[in-house]
Amino acid sequence: MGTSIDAAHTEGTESALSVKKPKVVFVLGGPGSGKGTQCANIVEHFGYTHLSAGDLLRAEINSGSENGTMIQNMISEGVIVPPEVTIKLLEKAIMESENDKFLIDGFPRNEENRAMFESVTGIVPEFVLFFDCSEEEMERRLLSRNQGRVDDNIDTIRKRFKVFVESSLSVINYYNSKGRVRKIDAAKPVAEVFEAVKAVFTPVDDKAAA
Ligand SMILES: Nc1ncnc2c1ncn2[C@@H]1O[C@H](COP(=O)(O)OP(=O)(O)OP(=O)(O)O)[C@@H](O)[C@H]1O
Ligand SMILES: Nc1ccn([C@@H]2O[C@H](COP(=O)(O)O)[C@@H](O)[C@H]2O)c(=O)n1
Ligand SMILES: [Mg+2]
Repeated sequence: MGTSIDAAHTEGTESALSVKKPKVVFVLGGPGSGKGTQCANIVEHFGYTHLSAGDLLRAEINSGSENGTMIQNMISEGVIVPPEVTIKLLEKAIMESENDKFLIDGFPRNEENRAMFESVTGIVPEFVLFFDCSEEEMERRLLSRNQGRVDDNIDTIRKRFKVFVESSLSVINYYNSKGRVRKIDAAKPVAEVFEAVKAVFTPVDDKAAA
């Protein structure tokens, strides 16, 4: 019996993730809203493992994978890679980790991502951290990020904003209707945003004792 996602699709068997049952928080927000920056702080303070779907896809390109050229072209155009590719990378990263709690950053990016992840893994996120920020501020941040990303140019940034509005917001709305979204004002300075993030991650009991 296979336990990989490929096997789960073809044989109708359980994904390895549905056996491990990790605790998952989805971290969503527009391009440049500060997801990666805040995830680094959360890892340091709350012991999660950070998995950025975008970083996993970029690592897949650099690994010389047969999907590399397709992923590279899609990232350069700011469009969303087929869900089976991204989910397989997430599954592998989670299974290779000894941790049991994960921040999944930049996923699910559309309804297809969300539905396939839930049906294959059976995992429902604890909650969705949503970084809310204006396009004007996000554009300013991305144009000065200077990390050499092929998609940090004005043409692709505008395409990414369009994809976010047309495909990703519906995922946030879906989880909001289930009472699972924790919305953060991400337009503030990094330290202030993290204060709001901390309040979300600090257990209710700890807040009462503080
Ligand atoms: N609150 C903030 N105020 C000002 N600059 C910020 C803030 N948060 C992050 N930045 C800067 O903005 C840029 C984008 O941040 P980051 O990479 O964390 O965003 P992201 O949401 O992960 O973007 P992407 O979706 O493109 O991966 C970085 O250069 C980061 O240093
Ligand atoms: N679920 C996802 C996540 C990302 N992508 C592609 O990667 C690009 C960069 O993502 P970041 O989160 O690092 O900004 C994104 O624009 C997509 O092309 C994806 O396809 N699916
Ligand atoms: Mg990022």
